[in-house]
Amino acid sequence: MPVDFYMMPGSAPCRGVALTAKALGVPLVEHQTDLMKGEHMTPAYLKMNPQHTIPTINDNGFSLWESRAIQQYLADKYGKNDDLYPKDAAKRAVVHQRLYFDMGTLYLRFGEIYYPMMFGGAPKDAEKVKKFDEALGFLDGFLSESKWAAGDKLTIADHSLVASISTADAVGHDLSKFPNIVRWYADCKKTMVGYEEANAAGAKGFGDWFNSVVKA
Ligand SMILES: N[C@@H](CCC(=O)N[C@@H](CS)C(=O)NCC(=O)O)C(=O)O
Repeated sequence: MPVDFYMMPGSAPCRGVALTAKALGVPLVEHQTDLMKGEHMTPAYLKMNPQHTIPTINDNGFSLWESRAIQQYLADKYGKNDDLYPKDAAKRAVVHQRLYFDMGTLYLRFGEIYYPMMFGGAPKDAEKVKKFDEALGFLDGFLSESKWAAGDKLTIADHSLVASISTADAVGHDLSKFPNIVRWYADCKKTMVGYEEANAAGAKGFGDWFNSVVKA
């Protein structure tokens, strides 16, 4: 059942998928896809994913992209129980809320500060920092209510969110004002299966690259 996985280790959405796969024990066959070299724009890649994003998986001929959709698919298909992705409608809805929050608010606002700095040499925009800190405050509030992002069990929402938070950490964003995030982030590092290989190493690579580009 190995699943083909088109990825780059520094990419936060790829790391969310890698953490879910580790937790499920699903072996991924990694195909490093270098965006700088245009490896995501080849006819073969576009046939698999016309939107040309990483991560993309190919599971025995079935192609899928959008990291959180991939996480949901892997958990539904390969989960031995529903701990990581609960079947109960209300619990599942909270997992979805956190995943959409991560994609549409938290990581979006992170990108609005740091991507123009990396790719366009822009200065750090204080207004955008405020908006990202507001989103971090929302997450801190969620985590003041429960041990994990979507309740008392670790779920795929934690995998997605910790990929974002560790990326913010890697570029030196100050997380110390958010005590519940700090507590949860430490729990993620301690608890998540394969945290170092699936997430920490790639986040560090991203941070090193960010610092080399921004300080150059
Ligand atoms: N929301 C998407 C974002 C995917 C995404 O934008 N990935 C970036 C790399 S981190 C990418 O593939 N960029 C190349 C492109 O869009 O052509 C997900 O979570 O999978």
